[in-house]
Amino acid sequence: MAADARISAITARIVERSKPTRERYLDRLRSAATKGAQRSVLGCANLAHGFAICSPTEKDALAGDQVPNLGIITSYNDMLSAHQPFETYPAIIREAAAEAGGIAQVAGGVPAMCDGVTQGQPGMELSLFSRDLIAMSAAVGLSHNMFDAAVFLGVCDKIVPGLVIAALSFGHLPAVFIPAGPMTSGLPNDEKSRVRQLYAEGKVGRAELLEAESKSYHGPGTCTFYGTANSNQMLMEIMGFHMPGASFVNPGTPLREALTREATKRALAITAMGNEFTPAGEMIDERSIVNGVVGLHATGGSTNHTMHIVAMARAAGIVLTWQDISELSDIIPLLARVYPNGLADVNHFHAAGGMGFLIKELLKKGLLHDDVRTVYGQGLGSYSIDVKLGADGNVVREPAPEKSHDPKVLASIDTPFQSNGGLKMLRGNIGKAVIKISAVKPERHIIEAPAVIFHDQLEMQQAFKDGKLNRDFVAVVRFQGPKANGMPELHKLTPALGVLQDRGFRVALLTDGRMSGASGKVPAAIHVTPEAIEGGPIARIREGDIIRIDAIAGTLEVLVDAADMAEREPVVADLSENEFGMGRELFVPFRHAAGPADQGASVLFRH
Ligand SMILES: O=C(O)[C@H](O)[C@@H](O)[C@H](O)[C@H](O)COP(=O)(O)O
Ligand code: SF4
Repeated sequence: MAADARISAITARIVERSKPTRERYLDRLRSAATKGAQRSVLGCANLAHGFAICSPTEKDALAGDQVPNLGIITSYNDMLSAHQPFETYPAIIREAAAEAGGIAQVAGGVPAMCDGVTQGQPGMELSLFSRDLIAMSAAVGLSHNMFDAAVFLGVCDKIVPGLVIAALSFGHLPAVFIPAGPMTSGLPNDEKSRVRQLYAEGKVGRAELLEAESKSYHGPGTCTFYGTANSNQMLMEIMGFHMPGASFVNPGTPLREALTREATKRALAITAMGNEFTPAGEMIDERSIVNGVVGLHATGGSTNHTMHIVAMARAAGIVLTWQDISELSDIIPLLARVYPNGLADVNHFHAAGGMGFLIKELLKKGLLHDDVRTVYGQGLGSYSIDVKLGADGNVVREPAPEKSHDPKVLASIDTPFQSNGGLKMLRGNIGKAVIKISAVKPERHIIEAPAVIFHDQLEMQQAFKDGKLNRDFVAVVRFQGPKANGMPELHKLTPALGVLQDRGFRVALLTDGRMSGASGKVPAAIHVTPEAIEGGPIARIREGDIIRIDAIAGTLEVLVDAADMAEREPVVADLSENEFGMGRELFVPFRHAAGPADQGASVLFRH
């Protein structure tokens, strides 16, 4: 089925806008691709170094140009529960590659930050920059040029976006993303948040809080809320970087391992040495990017992707704007209710029919481009499946269920949870911003209240503890943008704002910083651009100014006369505390080079 005319029109507009950069990108990609083995361009010494630790058989195979070599980029560490399972993947991948007559080598590792560990801590000020650092680190591994395809082992927030930027920068190579899967369900996310609010009110102590948190985050795998990490898995599947059905199978299960082995063999099958050559930079085009944005809206995905997907697209020469994202939001219905957009977790989503059902439903109405290339072959329709383990221990795919197994978690296209998508763009005399409406009750989609100004999230938390915030207000937390302090997530403000909202106050957050993909219930206009340190209007707002956030009209305003605003000098903040400590002194170049949030907040690209 052809895509809906409105979707096609937005895609055509992106194609037109991207022509100059996309054509240059494809020219470079095609000149980098080789007909035979990539390593054939290396000299003997280069090659000898490249396979020095291989077995004699592997050396013979690599010395000739007949056997494809697979580069593994891994983001394994023990800090991210989601990445810990990757410790054993290289051995599995090497074995599967050998079974397929290929070879696999770890090309390199990349850093991976757990935003849960650094949330509310100084380390969070490195988080956004780590995305581009991950892309650069993966490039170091792939620059050995020993490889005919690459597999990328990553799950969480900045890691998958960084790896996609790298995969597209090496777009002459096929790229397959191999996930580790979600943690099994523990303490429900809403119960965890309830205990946090009790702690914020001083009604329970650290022991009770730690017990609740530990029951929620309890083992290997991705945290089960629908934050940035699980939005990444959805994106990798709907954009065709995953094998169909790979996203939400738990780690340590036979099906998980079978999917890893299958992905390895598929990566070796789509190199330039076979007859299904699928270079990543040709596979991913404007339709794949639009499909990714559609998936974000249909599932209530993370606000962080209003930056990450813009940066990922740009890595392939594709210029995606917030206007594109906003217009798609008006077309795409919300089909999933996974925390913070509901009470379910990603295991429930998968059990209800998961990605296969979601893709089937969206394709039914032409709300996805079906005519796309994927690592699995041509057409997104082949992702409308349910994945199981066959009797022989291999992956079996059956058609996705006709009906959702849990309509309260995963709706059909005819009975969506809301007629528009989870993410909305805001514009007005404060600049541009993003708001996640899928997690906010309709009666709070418009907030008009006096500004209370903070230059640090700890200041707001202290004001709450001191009982100074029991009223209607908009917390203006500024100097949190990329150039100021690395644009940290301010998710630690959620419990206090949640308590005040539950007490009946009309509250909202306005910031040039970010929130977690797991942030929800409180209306938050985030990623305000231009940021305060650049003298944006947010730096001209004064205590008591009336702020109006209207997620229905898509407006963001300070209700002050334009002439008065123009006369105001933007305030300046003392950011000396943010320049040192926890490695922040090493990221000065990143703070200086970072672009605006609506262009991906990247040090690598601008529109
Ligand atoms: O964007 C995201 O999804 C978040 O960065 C997420 O990865 C982070 O870990 C949250 O902080 C977890 O939520 P809690 O902090 O509520 O545990
Ligand atoms: S989802 Fe967030 S908290 Fe969980 S492992 Fe990934 S980065 Fe850490």
